[in-house]
Amino acid sequence: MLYFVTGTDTDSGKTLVSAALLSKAQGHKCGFKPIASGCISTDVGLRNSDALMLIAQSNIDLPYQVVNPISFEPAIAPHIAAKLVNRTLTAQSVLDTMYNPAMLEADFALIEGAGGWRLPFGNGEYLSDTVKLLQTKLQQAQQIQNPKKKPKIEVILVVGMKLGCLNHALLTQEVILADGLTIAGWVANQVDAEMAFIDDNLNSLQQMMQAPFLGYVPHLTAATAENAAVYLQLPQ
Ligand SMILES: Nc1ncnc2c1ncn2[C@@H]1O[C@H](COP(=O)(O)OP(=O)(O)OP(=O)(O)O)[C@@H](O)[C@H]1O
Ligand SMILES: C[C@H](N)[C@H](N)CCCCCC(=O)O
Ligand SMILES: [Mg+2]
Repeated sequence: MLYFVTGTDTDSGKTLVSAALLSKAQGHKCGFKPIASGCISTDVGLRNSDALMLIAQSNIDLPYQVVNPISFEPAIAPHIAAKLVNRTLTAQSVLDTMYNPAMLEADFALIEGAGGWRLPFGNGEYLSDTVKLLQTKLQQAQQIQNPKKKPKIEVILVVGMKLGCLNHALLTQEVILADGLTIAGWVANQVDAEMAFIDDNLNSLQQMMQAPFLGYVPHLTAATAENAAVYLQLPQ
């Protein structure tokens, strides 16, 4: 199964939750970070900590460029970073660049987004359009190869628990569903250690979210994949 991991915002915990889910998954597994802004320059090219964290939890050996094909040094909105190096991002070009057969061959694969669901490409398109194109591509491939198989990409939504997240979670849920994607599950991830009335906020979300609840990750002293994994279940 292939999942696209989105969040209510940048810094909502997509990487932590993605790495944790990968650490729990059985069989052949891999994670992808197609677009990364906020990379360091190394002897072997740009490297991004999200991509490296996903690689650390993957057991399919993929070249770095396959995991993270689009990388920008500044930690800014990707379409703005792209413009600085005379590049453009479109829904189709991002799909073409990121698509790899390992996404389908793995027992468990996930693609971490960048920012939130409506990450703009600056041309009227969004990263969510790439996910829609990928869904269509998978459906078409399956109709040819095995008409009985179901569409294979679903979304996991990470809610970064902090004041304001209720609105962000509901808006994100609403638009993912309106875009025709299925939400395989959502995670409440406490990014704000001090969030007041966390239980009440969690209860409110549990009543309003329409997808399966995959778990509540408290604010961790050491935010590692293994520590977060304890609190999560894999989507069914
Ligand atoms: N439950 C948590 N407890 C403690 N720290 C956390 C928790 N969740 C996330 N963090 C920390 O918050 C920061 C942002 O988390 P993370 O990198 O997973 O967010 P993201 O949604 O992937 O961000 P981006 O949009 O940059 O990809 C990281 O430093 C991470 O270690
Ligand atoms: C640099 C940061 N950590 C992410 N990689 C990019 C977040 C882009 C957010 C764009 C936006 O919606 O305003
Ligand atoms: Mg991340």
